[in-house]
Amino acid sequence: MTVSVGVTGATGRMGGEVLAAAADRDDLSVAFAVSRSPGESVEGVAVEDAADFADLLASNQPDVVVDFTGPASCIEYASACGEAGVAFVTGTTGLSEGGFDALREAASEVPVLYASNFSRGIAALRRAVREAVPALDGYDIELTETHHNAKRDAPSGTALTLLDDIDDVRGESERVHGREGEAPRSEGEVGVHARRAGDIAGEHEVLLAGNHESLSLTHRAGSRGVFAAGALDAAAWLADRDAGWYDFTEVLE
Ligand SMILES: NC(=O)C1=CN([C@@H]2O[C@H](COP(=O)(O)OP(=O)(O)OC[C@H]3O[C@@H](n4cnc5c(N)ncnc54)[C@H](OP(=O)(O)O)[C@@H]3O)[C@@H](O)[C@H]2O)C=CC1
Ligand SMILES: O=C(O)C1=N[C@H](C(=O)O)C[C@H](O)C1
Repeated sequence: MTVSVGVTGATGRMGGEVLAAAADRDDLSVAFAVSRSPGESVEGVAVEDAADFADLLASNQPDVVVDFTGPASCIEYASACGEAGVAFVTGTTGLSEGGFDALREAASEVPVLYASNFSRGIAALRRAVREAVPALDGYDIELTETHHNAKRDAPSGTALTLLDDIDDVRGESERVHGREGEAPRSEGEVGVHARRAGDIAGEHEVLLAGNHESLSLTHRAGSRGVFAAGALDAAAWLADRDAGWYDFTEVLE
């Protein structure tokens, strides 16, 4: 069975990557692509007006929509998918608690899969962090993420996911964003550092140090293609699921 996919944010960096990756797969076809700036085609796919999204869902009836946009758009697209009965995969970061609530509301109607990072390497990094943190009890933890200079949200969605993983295995800790002034590091805090430079696709490092040693767990994305491929794997996996909230780790099982 070929899974048909609607793509939002088609004129954005990730939208273009998703369309390029979809063209290379024979298990998926692109039903339509939308942007708030329609008119041009991307990767040979005509880009339609995002204002017509609900009509496009009704007329094309895709199996799943893949979304990499901004928090407000993501919520609107998810709600429309919920109403139209279309599964929704999103990697959009920077969502507020209210934004996640809106996604969960859509998940009561259709399958919804959110991942702050669609690379397999980050899934492995998360497992490694969950093992290393309790194994190195009392060690200082510093998290650094580095991204291209056009990224809007900081810290990255992946950094927030890693921080939640650390809290899950170690208990809730104070997050200190950057550091300035004279106060020394306090025990148990987690330092969080966001760097923005050039066209870096995405790097995340969790550094654990203590007892005259340090352990650095680092992931570097070589290109955005790795995120697009993971999101399309998620779309193919999600298409025939029941309504509910799904995680990328389930796709990889
Ligand atoms: N989970 C993952 O693996 C990954 C997640 N991301 C996330 O995906 C999202 C998009 O990233 P990226 O493609 O680099 O971003 P871009 O700015 O290149 O593209 C985003 C697109 O989203 C739309 N959009 C919606 N709301 C806004 C807004 N408020 N400001 C600007 N654009 C908006 C625009 O398209 P339109 O004109 O159609 O509205 C825009 O082209 C981000 O949240 C990013 O963090 C990125 C890479 C991997
Ligand atoms: O905006 C990006 O580029 C990326 N965003 C995601 C995030 O916020 O974690 C994932 C990836 O690191 C690239």
